[in-house]
Amino acid sequence: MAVCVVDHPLVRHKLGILRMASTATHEFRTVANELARLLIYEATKNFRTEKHTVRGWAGPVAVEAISGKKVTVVPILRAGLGLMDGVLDMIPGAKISVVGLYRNEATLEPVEYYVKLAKGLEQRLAIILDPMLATGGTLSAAIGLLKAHGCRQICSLNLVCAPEGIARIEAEHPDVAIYTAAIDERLNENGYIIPGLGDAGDRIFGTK
Ligand SMILES: O=P(O)(O)OC[C@H]1O[C@H](OP(=O)(O)OP(=O)(O)O)[C@H](O)[C@@H]1O
Ligand SMILES: O=c1cc[nH]c(=O)[nH]1
Ligand SMILES: [Mg+2]
Repeated sequence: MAVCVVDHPLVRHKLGILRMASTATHEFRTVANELARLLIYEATKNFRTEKHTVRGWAGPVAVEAISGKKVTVVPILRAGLGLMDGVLDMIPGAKISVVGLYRNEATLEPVEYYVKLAKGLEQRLAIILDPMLATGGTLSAAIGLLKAHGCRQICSLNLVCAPEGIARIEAEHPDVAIYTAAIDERLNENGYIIPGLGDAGDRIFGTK
């Protein structure tokens, strides 16, 4: 499985802002979307382009256009919505597939509560969005759901990952690439990433 830690000064700087406990909701939202733009830039690096000629201001000019890539972005409710606008800024034509999963606080198991997927998943690259990959239970469940609906190309954008979550996805879904800003130290006894960001959903939605 490919895990890509997007190592760039802008990524490290913006992640530092999210890590600060004093960062307020509106700034957290803004910076999370900025990071999503930087991660999607890397995640789309291997998209193929086709050359063609257009009429430019000084006559015909050779240009390139992305060739026939069908994409669905898959925000995992709630926190994944906090990355969606940034990704759609870069891929405005993407269809949106919404997956509602929350993690049971006692068992840490994912609980599904809403699913609405784009049509034609067999032909689409699915880009899953969730700021946090902790135990990996939620991401594994989302990938399993997409595969059960015929999706064969899947990657995941996660701002922060725990080594435990990466190991789980590696074992259960080795075909899925992960693009992240950081792999942190560990999970604590409540399944939160250390140092992490805290509860990303609460920080994005202001529900702390
Ligand atoms: O890797 P895991 O151990 O499964 O944990 C990660 C999940 O937990 C958080 O969601 P949460 O359950 O807090 O839901 P929310 O987005 O509604 O806050 C986070 O956004 C992930 O979806
Ligand atoms: O650290 C964590 C783990 C799961 N969910 C979060 O929002 N943060
Ligand atoms: Mg949450």
